[in-house]
Amino acid sequence: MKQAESHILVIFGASGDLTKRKLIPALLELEKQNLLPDQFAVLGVSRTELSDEVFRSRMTEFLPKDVSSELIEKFLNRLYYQAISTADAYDYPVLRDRLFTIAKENNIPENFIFYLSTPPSLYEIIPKNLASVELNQADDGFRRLIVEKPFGTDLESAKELNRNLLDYFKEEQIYRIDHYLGKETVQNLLVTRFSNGIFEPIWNHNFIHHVEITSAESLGVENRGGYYDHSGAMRDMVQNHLLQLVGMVAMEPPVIIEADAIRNEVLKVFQSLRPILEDEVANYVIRGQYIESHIKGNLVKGYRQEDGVNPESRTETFMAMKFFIDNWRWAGVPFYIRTGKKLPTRVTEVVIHFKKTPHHLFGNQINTEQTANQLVIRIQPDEGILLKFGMKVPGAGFRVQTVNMDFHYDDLANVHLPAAYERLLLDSMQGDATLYSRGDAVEKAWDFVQPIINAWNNNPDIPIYGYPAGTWGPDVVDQLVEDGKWRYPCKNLSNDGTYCEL
Ligand SMILES: NC(=O)C1=CN([C@@H]2O[C@H](COP(=O)(O)OP(=O)(O)OC[C@H]3O[C@@H](n4cnc5c(N)ncnc54)[C@H](OP(=O)(O)O)[C@@H]3O)[C@@H](O)[C@H]2O)C=CC1
Ligand SMILES: O=C1O[C@H](COP(=O)(O)O)[C@@H](O)[C@H](O)[C@H]1O
Repeated sequence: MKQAESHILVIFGASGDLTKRKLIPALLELEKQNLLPDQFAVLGVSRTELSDEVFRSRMTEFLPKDVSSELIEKFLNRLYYQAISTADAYDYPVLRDRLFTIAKENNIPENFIFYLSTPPSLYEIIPKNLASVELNQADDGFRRLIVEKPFGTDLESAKELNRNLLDYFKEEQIYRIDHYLGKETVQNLLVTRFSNGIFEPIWNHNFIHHVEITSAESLGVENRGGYYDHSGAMRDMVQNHLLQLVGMVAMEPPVIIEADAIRNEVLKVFQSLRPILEDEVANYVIRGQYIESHIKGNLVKGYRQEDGVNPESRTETFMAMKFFIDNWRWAGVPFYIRTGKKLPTRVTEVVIHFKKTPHHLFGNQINTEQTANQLVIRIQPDEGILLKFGMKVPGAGFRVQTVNMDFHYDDLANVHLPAAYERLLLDSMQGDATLYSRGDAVEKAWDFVQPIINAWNNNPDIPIYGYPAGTWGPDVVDQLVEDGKWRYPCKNLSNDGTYCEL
C-alpha cells in the first residue's frame, strides 16, 4: 500500500453537514489507524466566522466513541478554520496566506487537496478563484481537487461542469466522489470476480439469466426535502451509485489494478448500455412515490407532506428499471435495478441469477425444487456473499432443496471495515483515483438516463405510482421482471424492524 503523502486538506463547506457527519469522523478513524501522514493539517473554509477553537469543538459532535482522549486531542490540534467569502476572488489571497502559514508553522510541504463540500453552484467559482491565486498548480508538490456529487443535474450541466473544472485543473488532479465506490463490498466485487477461478468463466450470457441490483432505504427524505424534490431517485441514486455498481459487475477484467485501466473498462460498459428511447420509457422504467401509511401502528407521512416538498410533486422516491448491455459478454441478459426511500428496510445487494440446469432431472420427485443458483453480493448492511444452491434433502428419493453458503464480513475477527469516506479520503491522499469517477464516464451515465428524465418531464401520461411507505414499492414493478419475481431480501424483518434475517 502506498503512503499518504504529507499535505493540507482544505475543506470548503466546513461549517456544513457533510464535513461534521462524514469527513471529520473519517479523518479521525484514519488517525486512529495510524494512516494519516505525520505532517498533515485540515483547513476548514466557509463564510461563517469561527475561530479555530470553535471549529474544533463543533467537529466533535459525530466523532467515533472508541477513540482515546489523547488521540482526539492530537487530531483536533490538526484542525484550523478560515472564514472567507467563498464566491469572492478578493478573499483568496487571504486563504493562500493562511495556507502557507499553516504549512510553514507545521513543517508541512506545500501539497494541497481542496475538497468541495459546498452547494454545487460553487463548483465552478471555487476552482476559478483558486486558480486566480495559483493554488491550482505547483512546480513541485501536488494540488488535487475533490468534488462532491451531484456532478450536474442533467447531461448538459454535467458537460458544462466538466468543461469548467478542466479550465483550471487537469483531469488527473480531479477526484469525483461516488461514495458507493468507497464501500468495501463494492470493491470486493472486483476481487470476487477476478481473484477466483470459478466465477469468471461463468460470468456471461451463457450462464447468467439476469442480474438484479437493489438499493433500498427505510428512511424517507428526512430534512433534505428541498434538495430531493429537484433530484429524485434517478438523479440521486441511479445516475451515479447504481450505474457505478453496474460498471463493477459488468466490466471486463482490467489489464492492471490501476485507476485508468479500471475506469476505462467501466466506461466501456456505459458505452454499451442499450439506450432506452423516450417513447419506450414506460415499458422499461417504473417510478413511484411513497404515500402516507401506517408502519407498525405509527402513522408515517407521505412524500408530498414532507418539509420542503411541493404538495403536488411528481418527483420519484422509487424507481425500478430493466435494461440491456449490448456487448459480447452480456448479449440478451436483462439487468434490473431498483431503488427507493421508505422501503421496508435498508439493504443494498447485487444478485446474479444463474440459468437453471437444462433439464430438471429431479422433477419427478414430490416437493422438489429446480435450482436456479443465485450469488448474492450484500453491499450493506451485513456485508458479505451468499451462494444459493440445490442440495439433496436427506432421506428417501432425490428431493432437492435450496440451501445457502454464506460469508459475513462480521465473521472475520479483528477486521476493521473502513467507512466509504475513510477509504476514499485515504486514496486521494495517496494519489489513487481508482475509486473516483472519471468525467467521461459521468457524462456517459447521464447520456443513458437523460432520455428517461426527458420522457418523465415531457409526457404527463407516464404514471407515477403511489406506494405505501414501508412497502417494496408499487406492485406493478413485478411486471418488469420476466418471471415476475424480484428478490425480497428482507421478508423477515427483525422485531424492531432494523435488520433483515436472510
Ligand atoms: N450531507 C450529505 O450527506 C451529503 C452531501 N453531499 C454533497 O456535499 C455538498 C455539501 O453538502 P452538505 O454539507 O450537506 O451541505 P450544507 O448545506 O450542510 O453545507 C454547505 C456548506 O457550504 C458553505 N457555503 C459556502 N458558500 C456558500 C454559499 N454561497 N451558499 C451556501 N453555502 C455556502 C456553507 O457554509 P457557510 O454558510 O458558512 O458559507 C456550508 O458549510 C453538497 O454538494 C451535497 O450535495 C453529497 C453526498 C452526501
Ligand atoms: O448519495 C446518496 O446516498 C444515500 C445512500 O447512501 P448509503 O451509503 O446510506 O447507501 C442516500 O440516502 C442519499 O439520498 C443520496 O444522496
